[in-house]
Amino acid sequence: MSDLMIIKLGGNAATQLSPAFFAQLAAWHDAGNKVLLIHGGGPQINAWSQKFGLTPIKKAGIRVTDPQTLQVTQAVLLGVVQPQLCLALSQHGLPALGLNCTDAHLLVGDFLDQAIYGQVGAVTGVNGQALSEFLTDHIGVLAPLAQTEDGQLLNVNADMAAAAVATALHASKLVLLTDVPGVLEQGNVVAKLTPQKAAQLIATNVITKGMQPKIEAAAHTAQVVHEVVITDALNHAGTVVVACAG
Ligand SMILES: Nc1ncnc2c1ncn2[C@@H]1O[C@H](COP(=O)(O)OP(=O)(O)O)[C@@H](O)[C@H]1O
Ligand SMILES: CC(=O)N[C@@H](CCC(=O)OP(=O)(O)O)C(=O)O
Repeated sequence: MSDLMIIKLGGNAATQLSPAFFAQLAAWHDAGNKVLLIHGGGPQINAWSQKFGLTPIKKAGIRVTDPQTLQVTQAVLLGVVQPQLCLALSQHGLPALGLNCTDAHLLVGDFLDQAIYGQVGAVTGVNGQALSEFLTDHIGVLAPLAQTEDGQLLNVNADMAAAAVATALHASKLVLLTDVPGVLEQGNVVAKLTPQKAAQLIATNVITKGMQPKIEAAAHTAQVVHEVVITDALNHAGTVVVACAG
């Protein structure tokens, strides 16, 4: 889908969207592009887990998801974060459509490493035809969950979900919208991140926590998607992630 724009909204970013954000979505949509938002919700899942007496555990930026945590994750993503986003789009006159993996088997997945992470998956299949139809008239708002071939629900890191969809559907653009202006090195935004630079920044612990799966997902996607950007606003340059040094 050469006209597909995918914006991944981190849980923090999703709560602080500017008028310029909605104006840009409207401009893309009005120009005939397909626009898909894939939302996170990590901070919200943390907060609700704690309300239920569960201690959030993450390994390399990925949530360890036992059956109780999966229930909270599902409830928060589909019952809190997604409707808030859809309402915000509606308030700005945009035709939002909330989506999850069980709609037309949009996202199929497999366990990442059940012994380490529990009910966590990686996306192995995307129903591009159904998604394309959904996005003809709507701006999709998709949760980072997948279902296994035999119908088990999996929690998916939202950066990895967005990267998988962008790669599978050959999106023209993937923006990872987060709470920092890009990949930071000594307080400065790294304008262009090559795989070599990323490896160096990970090895020296400059890139840590949630930025680590984000970079890995972005670098993988950059092999297929022309424009992969990490930023805090659609009108900020941020960090452009490229597949090779050239
Ligand atoms: N080198 C880095 N540059 C910028 N942010 C970094 C870096 N290393 C770690 N981080 C952390 O990564 C966070 C963004 O990742 P994450 O919390 O997963 O965001 P999101 O919820 O948007 O996916 C930043 O807020 C910051 O704390
Ligand atoms: C497996 C896994 O880590 N899933 C993530 C899904 C949400 C997410 O990625 O949200 P952010 O983009 O706000 O971090 C989680 O449970 O937090």
